Amino acid sequence: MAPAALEAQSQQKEETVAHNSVLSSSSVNDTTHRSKVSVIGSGNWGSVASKLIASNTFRLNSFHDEVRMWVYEETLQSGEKLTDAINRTNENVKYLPGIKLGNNVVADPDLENTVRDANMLVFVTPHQFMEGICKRLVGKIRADAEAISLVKGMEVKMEGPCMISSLISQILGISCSVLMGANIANEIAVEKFSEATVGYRQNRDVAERWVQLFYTPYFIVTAVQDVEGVELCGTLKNVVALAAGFVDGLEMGNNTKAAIMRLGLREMKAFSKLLFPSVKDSTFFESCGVADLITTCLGGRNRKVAEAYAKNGGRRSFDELEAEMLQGQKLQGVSTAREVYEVLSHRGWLELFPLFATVHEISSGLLPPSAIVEYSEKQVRSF
Ligand SMILES: NC(=O)C1=CN([C@@H]2O[C@H](COP(=O)(O)OP(=O)(O)OC[C@H]3O[C@@H](n4cnc5c(N)ncnc54)[C@H](O)[C@@H]3O)[C@@H](O)[C@H]2O)C=CC1
Ligand SMILES: O=C(CO)COP(=O)(O)O
Repeated sequence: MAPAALEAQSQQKEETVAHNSVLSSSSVNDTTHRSKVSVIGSGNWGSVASKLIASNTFRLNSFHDEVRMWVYEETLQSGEKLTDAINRTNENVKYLPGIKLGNNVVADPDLENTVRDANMLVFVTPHQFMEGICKRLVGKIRADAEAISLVKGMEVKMEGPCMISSLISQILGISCSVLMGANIANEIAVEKFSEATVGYRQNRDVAERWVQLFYTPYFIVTAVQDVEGVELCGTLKNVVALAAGFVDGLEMGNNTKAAIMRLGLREMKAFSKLLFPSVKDSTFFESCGVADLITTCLGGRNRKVAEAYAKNGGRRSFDELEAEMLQGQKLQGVSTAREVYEVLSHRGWLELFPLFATVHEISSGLLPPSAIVEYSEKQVRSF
C-alpha cells in the first residue's frame, strides 16, 4: 500500500482507539513505541496468519498498521510474479485464493527488507526451509526482536533433535515462543471459530503480546508456559495424521481410526516427555494437543495424501502425490516421521514407539500401507 494511504489508515485507527479509549497504554500520537510485525512465510497458513495479524495491527494502537509478509518468489502461469499478484489483488492467488488479506499486508520477496524494521517476527514456513532462512537472517534483524514460530516440525542434528523454536533462538540469538493448535488454515480464512495455544518460556508479558497479536473473536488464543510441549504436539500429530490417512485409504472405518489416534496420542506424550521431562500433561488437553490431533486426522493435508498413498498401494510416491494434490503446498508428516525415526533408532527407542516407527517404514516404502492394519491389531490387543 502507498505510504500516504497507510498514514491515512493510521490516523483512522488513532481516532477509533481514542474514541473507544481501549487497548493502548501509549499516546495515540506516539508511533515510536509501536511494535512492528513481519511474517516470514506466505503459504496457506502463512497467508491466513498474516490476515489475522493484520486485522489486529490495524485495530490496535500498540502496533504499526503495516504487516510485511515475506514471499518465496515464484512466477505464476500467467507470467506475473506471485508478490506482484498479491500486492495487486490483496489475495495470495496461489496459496489462499479468494481471501482478502487486508490492505495493510505488504508482500515482499526480499527477506532482509521484510525483517529490517520489525521487532516481532512471525515464522511460518514449511520446517525444512527454516534453517536456511534463519542463517540468511543472521545480523539482519533488530537487536530487540522477538520471535514466534507457527512451524510444525523439527530438525535432527548430530547432537540430537532440535525444535524449530530452538533453531531460531540458537541461530538468531532471540527468544522464541510458539503458536500451535487445531488450525486448518482454510477454515480460519473464512473466519470459522477455532482455538490456538501459545507456548512461552518465562515471560508472561511476552506471551500476552503474542496473544494480543493473534486473538480475534473467531480465533481464541490461550497461553501456556510449555514451549516444548506445545511445539512437540504440533509436530508429532502430523505423523499420527499419516497413520489416520492410511487407515482411511484402506477403508478400515472410524473405530480403527479412533484407536490409531488414541495410540498416537499416547506415543506423542511419551516421546515428548522422554525428550523434555518438563513437558506438562495438561498441554495435551489444550488446542495444540488433542484438538489439533483430531482436526488433522479428520481434515488435514497429511491425512489426505496418506489416504491416496494407501489407496494406490504405495505405488505412487509421497513426493508425486504431494505435487499433484497440493500444488505447491508442503506436507510436514513424511519428513517428520523420518526425523522421529532417526531419533528413535539413535536412542534405542524403536520398540517403545511402534506407531511412529511403522508410519515411517510405510511412508518410506519399506512396508506396504496394509502394515498399519497388523500394527493396530497387535497394539490394540496388547492393552
Ligand atoms: N496449512 C495449514 O492448515 C497449517 C499449517 N501449519 C504449519 O505452518 C507451516 C507453513 O505451512 P503453510 O503456510 O501451510 O505452507 P504451504 O505448505 O501452504 O506452502 C508452502 C510454502 O513454502 C514456500 N516455499 C517453497 N519452496 C521454498 C523454499 N525453498 N524456501 C522457502 N520457502 C519455500 C512456498 O512459497 C509456500 O509459501 C508448516 O509447518 C505447517 O505444518 C500449521 C497450522 C495449519
Ligand atoms: O496443522 C494443521 C492443522 O492444525 C494442518 O495440518 P496439515 O498440514 O495436515 O493440513
